[in-house]
Amino acid sequence: MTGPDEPAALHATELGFGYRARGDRALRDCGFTVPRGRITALVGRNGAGKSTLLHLAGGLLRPTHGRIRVLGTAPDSAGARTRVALLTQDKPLYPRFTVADTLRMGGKLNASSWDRRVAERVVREGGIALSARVGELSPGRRTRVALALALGKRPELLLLDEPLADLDPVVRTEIMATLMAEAAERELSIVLSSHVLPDLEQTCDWVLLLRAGRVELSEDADALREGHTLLTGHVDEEPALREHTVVHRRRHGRQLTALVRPRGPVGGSWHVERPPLEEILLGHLQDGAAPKEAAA
Ligand SMILES: Nc1ncnc2c1ncn2[C@@H]1O[C@H](COP(=O)(O)OP(=O)(O)OP(=O)(O)O)[C@@H](O)[C@H]1O
Repeated sequence: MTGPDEPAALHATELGFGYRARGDRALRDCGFTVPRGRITALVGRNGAGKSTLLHLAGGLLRPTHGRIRVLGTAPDSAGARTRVALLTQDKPLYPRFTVADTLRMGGKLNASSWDRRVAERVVREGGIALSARVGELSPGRRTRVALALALGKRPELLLLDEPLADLDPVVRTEIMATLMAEAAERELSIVLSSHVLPDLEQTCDWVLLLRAGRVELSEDADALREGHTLLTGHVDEEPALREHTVVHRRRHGRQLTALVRPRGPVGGSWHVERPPLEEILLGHLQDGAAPKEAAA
């Protein structure tokens, strides 16, 4: 885990970014710290700014406001380039290369840190032949090859932009297990954006939640679980909720279910449950107005 003086995996202050084509900003006033050694779930609705944030952390974009540091250094510094790996959604791979050619290229591009055994193991665990041509692999298998390239670089920080989106549930589980094993073996920090909330429940121990370009949560996952309560009761009990922070509420007839952050003991005759992380994230994502694009 992170020592008190060790630089954070990610640290942002007043971070903002606007694409030229857009009048408003994709990210604004983002201030957060993600400690090292964590597996972080980066969540948010479509268009919330997750990819933009990962591209800034990976040095592919530069902030238009504020700043972001990765492992204590600027994302476009030479140090960050060797210590940070970013796997983007488009997973740029040469379709005509074989898997072996692709890994050889990874070795040449990352000569100082390349670990061929790790890269080949990740490929082999997916049942992919080194002689297979990348362009002929299924999208899920291409994802695995891209992940092998990223892990073979032996990064200290791995940034993954929706790596699981095109994978079947079995492969998703396998890839998460590979990531967890790598993270446990050598203090790898991972930031993983995903819409598949159940996958995050068992794997992630930090949550970074974006809403419409702003950071709504940057918190330890267990602290989030302990800090939220799911209440079910009669709608007449609703006034008692005023003393607490209600993240989300829904009614079924006369029954009210509310996800709350209690500010003290919860009075009344509520049925009280400790919600799973998935429910907490869903509550925060549902709360408030829909993102602009969804509303449009
Ligand atoms: N290249 C671009 N040019 C202009 N606007 C862009 C560009 N890429 C993203 N945006 C806009 O920036 C905002 C944030 O987009 P981003 O892709 O970072 O969100 P996201 O949370 O990753 O979304 P999703 O879950 O759909 O992948 C959106 O409003 C999007 O339309």
